[in-house]
Amino acid sequence: MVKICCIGAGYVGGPTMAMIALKCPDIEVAVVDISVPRIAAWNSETLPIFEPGLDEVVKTCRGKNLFFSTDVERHVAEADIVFVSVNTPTKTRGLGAGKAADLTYWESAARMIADVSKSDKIVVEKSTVPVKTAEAIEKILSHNNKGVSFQILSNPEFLAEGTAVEDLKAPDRVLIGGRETPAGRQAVEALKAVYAHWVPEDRILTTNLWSAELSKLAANAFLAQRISSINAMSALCEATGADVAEVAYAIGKDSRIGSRFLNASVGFGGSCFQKDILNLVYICECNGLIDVANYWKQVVQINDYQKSRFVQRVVSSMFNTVSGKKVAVLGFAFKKDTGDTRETPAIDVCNGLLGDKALLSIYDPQVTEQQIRRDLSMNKFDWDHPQHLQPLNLNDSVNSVQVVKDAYEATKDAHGLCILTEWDEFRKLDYQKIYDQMQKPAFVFDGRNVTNVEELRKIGFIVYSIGKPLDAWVKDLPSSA
Ligand SMILES: NC(=O)C1=CN([C@@H]2O[C@H](COP(=O)(O)OP(=O)(O)OC[C@H]3O[C@@H](n4cnc5c(N)ncnc54)[C@H](O)[C@@H]3O)[C@@H](O)[C@H]2O)C=CC1
Ligand SMILES: O=C(O)[C@H]1O[C@H](OP(=O)(O)OP(=O)(O)OC[C@H]2O[C@@H](n3ccc(=O)[nH]c3=O)[C@H](O)[C@@H]2O)[C@H](O)[C@@H](O)[C@@H]1O
Repeated sequence: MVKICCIGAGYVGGPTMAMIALKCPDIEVAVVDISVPRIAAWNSETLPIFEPGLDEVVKTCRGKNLFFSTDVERHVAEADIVFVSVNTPTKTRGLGAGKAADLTYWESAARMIADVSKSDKIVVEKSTVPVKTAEAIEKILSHNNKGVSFQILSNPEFLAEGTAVEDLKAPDRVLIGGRETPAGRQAVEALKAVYAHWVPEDRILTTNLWSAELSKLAANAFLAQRISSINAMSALCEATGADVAEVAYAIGKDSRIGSRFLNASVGFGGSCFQKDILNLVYICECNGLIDVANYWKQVVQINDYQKSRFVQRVVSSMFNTVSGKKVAVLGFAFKKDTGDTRETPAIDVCNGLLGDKALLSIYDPQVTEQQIRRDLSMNKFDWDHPQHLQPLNLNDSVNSVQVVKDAYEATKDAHGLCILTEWDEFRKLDYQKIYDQMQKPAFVFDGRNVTNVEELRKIGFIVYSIGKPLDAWVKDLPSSA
């Protein structure tokens, strides 16, 4: 029986390995992690991540051919194929700080693999890593002195959170990069055979190592660039009276552009877009490609602009101050159908409003109060370390934040309401009831375009919705400081 071990039981390691176990009953899969609570949660009734459909997949295989364990070394030693899916945060200090990937966790995993291995292994990069990481990992692995040989493959993951199970069941493509040597090709074939249990062969792409590593960064950069492009247009729509949803629909009808991923928003979030683009920028700079680096940097800059533009709209609309005013925040996760808050635009928007001394009342159906308080206190990039290693200093402004159990409680007596995540339930709220219990004038700031602006205006709200024709009240106010 082929044995697979995956180091890192996170948003990628957990679901991808569960899918391999489900589709390959002849393979034994162990997912290991240094985090004891995380592994305990994977072995419990309440999984550590919320992902539609995942409970069922895990419960079907757990204890049969899928195991979660903290016994990292034993499972690595026994495995034929070792996936590494650990954190690759942005460096906060030293060379490349604020841009380059911090490979500390990867390096320690590689050193441990080298130390404990007694049989040949295929080592698979599942984490998103800078181009040429495989070369560095090979160097570390080659220090194993027990005559063990390692083949390193790049097999980046393209799943999106909230749709991970569907993405893994029917991926657009699986990408495998390997060395162009007989042993390298053999390793590629071995991994291909795993995916071939359920992925059609024409969707399994094989390339050299560097193409696979770079394709992952390029895919995220292209996706994020589409969002920054439509968000840049949203500012122009507000200035001209165009409607960004109509513009997106019109351009998306061109089959060369395509209709997906053109929803204007308060900004993209998530653990990877910003981190991977900054990493790409750093690689370009290291290769002397300054113009290329600056091009990609703009994607992140427009995203920051979009978030601060939103805060300015809120503050300027509410008579230039939100100090002491209750503002309801609906949605904190970085997108719907996930409890993940990593790099969520809600953090920057909430911190912007707290900076102006707003009294925030936050509701999200999947994010805990503890998580929200941690996020609002965390330094930039600290979130991307294993949770037990994250520094935690709750700051004072977070004391004025209330976290509540539903949208009606959040909006009671509020002056304004900000929608920051596109949860389906926010489309169906009783906005008349909300209006009746809010202070007047009552403001709605829809950062996800989930509300019907005309209906809200009929109720009596003053409404700002990203990229939509402006309310007469908002139109006459400055759009940026
Ligand atoms: N979250 C996502 O949707 C996607 C993430 N990625 C990439 O996958 C990688 C992992 O991301 P996530 O799963 O989201 O991160 P995560 O933070 O959810 O999981 C990483 C896990 O690795 C563990 N870990 C760190 N060092 C370890 C070590 N030496 N030994 C054992 N366990 C260790 C941590 O405790 C943590 O549980 C990152 O490189 C990310 O860029 C790629 C595609 C999608
Ligand atoms: O490498 C990764 O981590 C993953 O990053 C993204 O997946 P994810 O971040 O989970 O979610 P997306 O659906 O891509 O959304 C990212 C952000 O963009 C925002 N978004 C997305 C689409 C859109 O049209 N508008 C928009 O503002 C979302 O609300 C969210 O904040 C990619 O879609 C995955 O292919 C990739 O594997």
